[in-house]
Amino acid sequence: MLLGAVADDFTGASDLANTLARGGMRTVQFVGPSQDSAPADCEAGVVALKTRSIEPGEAVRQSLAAARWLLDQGCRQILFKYCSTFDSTPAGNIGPVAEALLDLTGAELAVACPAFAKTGRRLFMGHLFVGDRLLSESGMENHPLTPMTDPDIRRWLRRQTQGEVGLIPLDTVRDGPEAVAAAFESERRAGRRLVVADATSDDDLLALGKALAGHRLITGGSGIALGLPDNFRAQGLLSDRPAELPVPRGPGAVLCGSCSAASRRQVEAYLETVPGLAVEPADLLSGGMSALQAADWVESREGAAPIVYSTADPTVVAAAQASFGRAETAAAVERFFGDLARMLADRGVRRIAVGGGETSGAVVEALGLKSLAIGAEIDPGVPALVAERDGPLGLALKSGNFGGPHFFAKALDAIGSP
Ligand SMILES: Nc1ncnc2c1ncn2[C@@H]1O[C@H](COP(=O)(O)OP(=O)(O)OP(=O)(O)O)[C@@H](O)[C@H]1O
Ligand SMILES: O=C(O)[C@@H](O)C(=O)CO
Repeated sequence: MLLGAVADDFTGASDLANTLARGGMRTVQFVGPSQDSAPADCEAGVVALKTRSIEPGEAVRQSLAAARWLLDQGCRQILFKYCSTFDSTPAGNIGPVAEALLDLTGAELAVACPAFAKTGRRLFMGHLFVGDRLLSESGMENHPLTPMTDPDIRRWLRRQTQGEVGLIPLDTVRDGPEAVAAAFESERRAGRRLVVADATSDDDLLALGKALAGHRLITGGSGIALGLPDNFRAQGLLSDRPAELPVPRGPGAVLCGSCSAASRRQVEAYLETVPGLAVEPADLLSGGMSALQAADWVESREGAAPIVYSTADPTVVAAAQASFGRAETAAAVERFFGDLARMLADRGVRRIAVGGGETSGAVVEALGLKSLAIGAEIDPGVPALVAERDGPLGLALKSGNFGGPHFFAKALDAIGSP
């Protein structure tokens, strides 16, 4: 293994795995920190954790365990993947995990770049935009777990770190990889160990990627990985042989626990032609709705690839959180989707499209999957995935805000056939 990544959620892991696989690296998404040895032909390994919204000390512990395993597999470079909308709270977990990984890898400095131009996440003068809005006006300020209320990534990250945070502005990035390398060097001399780098286009990300060739640690969204495969290719280290994957065949279902604006539109579009079951946290907590009831409902909709969703508007989410607590509500919803996915797979569902990073983590963990092979790209940032669970099981793990309006129908087609 040449490149090892630690991802703070499951959809983020498959987003990064998608970029690396498209770049020609033989990539495997691993589930959780402790694994046996990786397959010999794996060139990039992405360990999917569910550390985005947990207590910072535990996030650090799990991230270090994953990074140690990756280093044991021979990785020359570690990438800490977080969200392109920098999902975190003033307490973490991006800063604490990045600083712990700096110490582990012995790196003197690491870039911090959430930009992902293809999905509209652009960084200018350290400020993050989603489309034409600042992060803090993009809808992310209403996120159920990590409301992003400050678009200045330097300031937000500094609240989470021990050390100062630097900046490589866009002008320097546009001056090319040598100028970027010189800027990193001057930040290093100034003692800044985490350096936010601007990028508004794939060309910027490629220039940054080239400048990062010798870095032990990189942190960012999947965009920062765009240029990394070429660094290994230039050293003659890639086999450039694409993997062949089995095709999952069988019934499908959609599970959506994401409440993002994009997911709300996608759920609405899917419901135009397919039956749906809306679940509410209050019913899950009171026992009025259970995973077993939902599994029976899905099974009774034969052949329809129905959708089960908790997706709701921000006001509805806020009301549920006010009544039952933010963590308690999320835990109930995630447990429900995990249990439901396991029951559906046990009953023969072979294609599952999931909306939301935390929801995807709950689903993949409940299914007991150990690793996921990376297939074709469905929409930017979302690949088709194939796991082994009594035969091939097709999955799509969609980040909250990714995908076009008809993502779910497209995903079920891409991850196998009925
Ligand atoms: N109706 C609801 N009320 C309150 N909380 C909900 C509701 N539906 C889902 N949730 C919780 O909100 C969180 C949504 O997070 P999730 O990561 O799944 O989606 P997302 O944040 O849109 O996606 P991503 O992290 O990929 O951007 C989950 O913890 C989920 O359990
Ligand atoms: O970077 C992104 O936006 C996604 O891969 C993600 O992490 C959302 O959960």
